[in-house]
Amino acid sequence: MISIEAVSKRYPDGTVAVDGLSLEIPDRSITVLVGPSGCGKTTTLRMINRMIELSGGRIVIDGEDIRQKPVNALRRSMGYVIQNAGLFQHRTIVDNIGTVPRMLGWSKAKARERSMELMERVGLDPAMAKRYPYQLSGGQQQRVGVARALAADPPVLLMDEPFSAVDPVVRRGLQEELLRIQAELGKTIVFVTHDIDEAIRVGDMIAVLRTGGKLAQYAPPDELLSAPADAAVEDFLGADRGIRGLSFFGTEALPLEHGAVVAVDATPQQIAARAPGHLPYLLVVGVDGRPLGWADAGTLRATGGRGDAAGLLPHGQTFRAGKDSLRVALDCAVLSPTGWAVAVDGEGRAVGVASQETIAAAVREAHARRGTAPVDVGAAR
Ligand SMILES: Nc1ncnc2c1ncn2[C@@H]1O[C@H](COP(=O)(O)OP(=O)(O)OP(=O)(O)O)[C@@H](O)[C@H]1O
Repeated sequence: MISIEAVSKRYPDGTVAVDGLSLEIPDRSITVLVGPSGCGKTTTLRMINRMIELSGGRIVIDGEDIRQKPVNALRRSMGYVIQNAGLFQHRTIVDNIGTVPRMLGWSKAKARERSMELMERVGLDPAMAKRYPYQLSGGQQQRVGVARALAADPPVLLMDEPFSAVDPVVRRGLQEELLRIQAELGKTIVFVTHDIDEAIRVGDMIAVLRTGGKLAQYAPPDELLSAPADAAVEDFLGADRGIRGLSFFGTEALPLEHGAVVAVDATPQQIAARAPGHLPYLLVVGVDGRPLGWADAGTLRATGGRGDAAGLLPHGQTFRAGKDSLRVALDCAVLSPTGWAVAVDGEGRAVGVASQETIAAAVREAHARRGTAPVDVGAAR
């Protein structure tokens, strides 16, 4: 655990970058420092590896004050990733990644072996090993930056706006890659960003800082979205926080209407026996169980299954029951021509449908279960 205890930083010109900041950063998880430009995120991160010295307070890692440790040993226990990767331009990719192992005295062959293993881990084609950084895209260079930081297997990873310089699609890929690597390696990661969506996507815990280096709120992402501490945090979170918060609620408990799913070759009798009478539409599925489209329930009852998909309303996007979030399910329902979302299993077979009303009720129940009933901070202003 990294314990930041009443830490302050005043620069020689009098600027107070960080002011009495206290945070407990849990092991083997991703803690994000987020906040507007100039709020002291980078200063805080760099105080953890002593690239910047504290003016007040202390930082304790696993019970030991960082000032008691030799600075080289401290930095060796921490990988460091920065925006634009900061690679050595005159060194090949394999040599860039092997920088720290070589400094630690590893043989060339062993460092190279480790570099190749890490290239694979961060999703880089080993054929790129002999290239130079300028021969890689920005996203690939960032992957090299992550691999280099992991080379000596440090328990802690400090990441300062690591994905800010790449376009949104590449950025999303890098975020997913980071989460995948983290699930395998379980590092203690401190991640700086000014992008709240990135914070919500990658963070297990999020510290929102405000200008002057003060802590505004420290909470897991779902709690931040459902209960911002004050109006400033709410503004920083931006629009749609209620909808965004649904990403953290699963669909395991969402009640599905199973009887609304009707086989394409069903007889009127089979439909009457199976499909609840109150539904205006029924979902027609093929012999393989995959959805074909929505049919008017009255017509289908009278004529039996369609025999083919002609004349059916499109079934729209589907969600994986129990796997996707309530946000995905709600999105399916909102976009569906019938207002009902189609739930499928792992093989894409329809297992039931859910209305917007059912999903809204599930959202209320999920909030009640977690004790995170949405707070209207506007009312408290
Ligand atoms: N060496 C320095 N001397 C004086 N002031 C500094 C120095 N470095 C940073 N600052 C100031 O300290 C404050 C915090 O800077 P810091 O870089 O930590 O913010 P940040 O939240 O990381 O910002 P950004 O998101 O823009 O990178 C800012 O007001 C900045 O101008």
